Amino acid sequence: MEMLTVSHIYKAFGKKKVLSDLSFSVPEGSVFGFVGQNGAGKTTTMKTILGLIAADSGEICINGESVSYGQNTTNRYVGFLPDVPEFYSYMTPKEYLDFCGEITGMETKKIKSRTVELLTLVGLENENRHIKGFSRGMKQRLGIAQALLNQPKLLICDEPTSALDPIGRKEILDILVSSKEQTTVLFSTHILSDVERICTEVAFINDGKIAISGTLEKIRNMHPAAGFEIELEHSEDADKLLSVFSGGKKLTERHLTFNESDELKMIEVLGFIVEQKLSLKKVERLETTLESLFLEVVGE
Ligand SMILES: Nc1ncnc2c1ncn2[C@@H]1O[C@H](COP(=O)(O)OP(=O)(O)OP(=O)(O)O)[C@@H](O)[C@H]1O
Repeated sequence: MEMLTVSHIYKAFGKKKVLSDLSFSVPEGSVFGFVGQNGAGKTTTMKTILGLIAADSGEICINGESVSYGQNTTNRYVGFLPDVPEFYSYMTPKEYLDFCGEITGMETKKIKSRTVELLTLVGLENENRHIKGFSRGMKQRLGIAQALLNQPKLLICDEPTSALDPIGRKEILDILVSSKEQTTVLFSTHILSDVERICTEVAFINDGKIAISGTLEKIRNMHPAAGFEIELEHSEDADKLLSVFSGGKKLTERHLTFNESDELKMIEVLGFIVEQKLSLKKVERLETTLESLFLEVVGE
């Protein structure tokens, strides 16, 4: 079942068209990476899903219910972490989650148990300082705990790792993977290695619409191996290979790359190396990375 479907959304701000026939769907239980360059329309899409921005046309459904602008009924299924979450900084994490539980009408017993469970999930269970002393990463972690408090079916995070160092990023990614046990996860990002690390599904937004989407496996299979690299001991041998085989390029004097996905070509080149007794240092098949695909999509 689809937890979220975004169908043919158009949105312009004045004359600026931001979303143009945007469609994608997020299956229940997935960790979905919504990828796009700065200004591609990721935040606009998320705010439209939350009913905070009115689409010009199109439809969005969360858990089978239609989202309408200004009405927040579908948000009972959603937990949201904005790119820069705001907190009452004089509170401790526990006080903050208790407060959030109270204002959303949760039972006291439930607040207690969820607070313990979630602070443990995000590694803040022993943190009794006020939020004002927190690092960005700690604030993001607390933001995820707050977003999960009401047991949402869908957790939406807007660029949760963008401003963090590698350790902070890893912590957030680990938490998102753990959250998968209790909710479907949709997060926006422009960091492709984060997507490769944890996502089961991905969609690339470009020019206001989805350029590629699907499971990581499907996307990789659509774009198989991208070629191979060969490193030789001697630069004359590299020149010899280039003069015999077309499609090669020099990376350095002794290091060549062939942008061929045809495996026979690699075997032919290796056969030639053996036959001519050239000294081979290294050979490596190049896989299509999300980064190379993304650059292809955005025309770089
Ligand atoms: N309220 C608004 N009025 C006018 N233009 C807007 C408004 N909100 C967003 N935009 C424009 O829409 C485009 C998409 O913005 P959006 O914030 O959705 O992109 P994004 O993909 O989230 O980018 P970033 O990664 O930089 O946050 C940008 O050109 C932005 O300037």
